[in-house]
Amino acid sequence: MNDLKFGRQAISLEEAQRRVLGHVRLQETEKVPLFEAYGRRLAENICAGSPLPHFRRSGVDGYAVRASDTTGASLAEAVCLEVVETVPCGLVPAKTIGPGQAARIMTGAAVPEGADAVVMLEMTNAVHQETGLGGMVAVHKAMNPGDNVTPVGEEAAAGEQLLRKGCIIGPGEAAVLAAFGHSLVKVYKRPRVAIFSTGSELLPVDAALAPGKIRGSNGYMLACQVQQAGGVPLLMPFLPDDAGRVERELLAAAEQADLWMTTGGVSVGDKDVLAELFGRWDGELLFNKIAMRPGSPTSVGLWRGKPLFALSGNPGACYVGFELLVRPYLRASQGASDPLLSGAIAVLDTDYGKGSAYPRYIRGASRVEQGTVFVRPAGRDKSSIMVSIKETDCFICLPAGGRGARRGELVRVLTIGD
Ligand SMILES: Nc1nc2c(c(=O)[nH]1)N[C@H]1C(S)=C(S)[C@@H](COP(=O)(O)OP(=O)(O)OC[C@H]3O[C@@H](n4cnc5c(N)ncnc54)[C@H](O)[C@@H]3O)O[C@H]1N2
Ligand code: MOO
Ligand SMILES: [Mg+2]
Repeated sequence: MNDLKFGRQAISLEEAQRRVLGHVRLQETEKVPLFEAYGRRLAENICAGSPLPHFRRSGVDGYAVRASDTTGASLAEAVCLEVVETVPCGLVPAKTIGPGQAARIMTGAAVPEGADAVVMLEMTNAVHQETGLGGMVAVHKAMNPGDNVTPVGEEAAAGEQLLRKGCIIGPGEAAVLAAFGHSLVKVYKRPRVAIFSTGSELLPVDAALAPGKIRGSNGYMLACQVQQAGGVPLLMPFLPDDAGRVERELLAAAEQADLWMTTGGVSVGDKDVLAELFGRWDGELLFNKIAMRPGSPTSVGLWRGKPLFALSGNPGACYVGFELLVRPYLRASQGASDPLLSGAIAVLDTDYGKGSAYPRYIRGASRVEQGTVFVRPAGRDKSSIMVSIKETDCFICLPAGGRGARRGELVRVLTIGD
């Protein structure tokens, strides 16, 4: 009844995500030094500028030989070859290996022309002679062509695409970028997110508790979530339950932020100021109710070309609202091709007795035992409960209706974090 009175039409989470992702504004790009690129999202595809490796490389310390010269060699029987030079790493071999010849070579050095295998040092004996240039080596192993030689392009052919636009730069990506000479990396600018906590009951962290008041915790929680998602949190001063003031402060922050996020004031209370603002603003409301628990009053709109995510004040609902809607938006705005949380199947580790008219996203804690993922609620699952968020690493998704789920049932889970 209330929902009709307040003009609220619940849509599915999938539809809400589709609407949010349909309005993503891709971030501008910037170039950053490779050393500072960790955790950023790449803004261009990276292809191999040359084959990797770009020269035939020895995989061991030993002797570069012609495999055909070593036929019949064994621990008991040696083949003696003339050593014509030594090839350390970083230098180019000067000689071509002819029949009956070998070159001393180090791991990672360029294999000389003519040689097609490298014998490990342990399978040889250097024979020092009074005469001759490099002496002789006794080889105790019969080699096949290609043994211990890394061919040109074994890891990557020239032109091969190695990194995709939108990927997160981690250790492996940084190594690829370094190997192909990208000292400056083109990445998406971090989205700046203005975080407003609304509620006249909110006290700053350093204030003493007072009757009816609480210390605002959502802003700090959201600031961490924004950073995890690659964004820059702008923690704005708390706002009182005054819709006019909220409107003014949001607009005043528009210049410095790529999107707004608010917490609190989205339900149907007398002082639910975001709901009031949506009733009289000049923005476009994408939705103001989602068929999900918690976070059903989560609302999203577009205002002056920017999205405004109005999350619930209840900490559990606020957390879920960020993960299911804001994180995908932030990922997509930094070029992610697959921005939604990834799903998996897990075994429920305990009975969960609460059915719901809406699909439920329960804060879950998972563990792996003998290759199977088990999951259980991270704590009591009330949207007002905050202390269980710290144990949460996934959401347990239960469909609408029914009586919850039983221990041992397979359930769908969504993994949190990038
Ligand atoms: N008559 C109805 N009442 C409620 C409904 C409804 O449909 N009809 N929905 C309930 C649901 S579901 C939720 S969720 C909450 C949503 O509330 P709001 O988003 O309007 O949030 P507030 O009313 O401002 O606060 C709720 C709760 O959270 C605390 N809070 C707020 N901000 C913070 C903060 N920054 N840090 C920590 N805690 C915060 C606040 O003190 C309240 O206790 O509405 C239900 N009611
Ligand atoms: O939907 Mo509210 O977020 O359940 O408590
Ligand atoms: Mg409220």
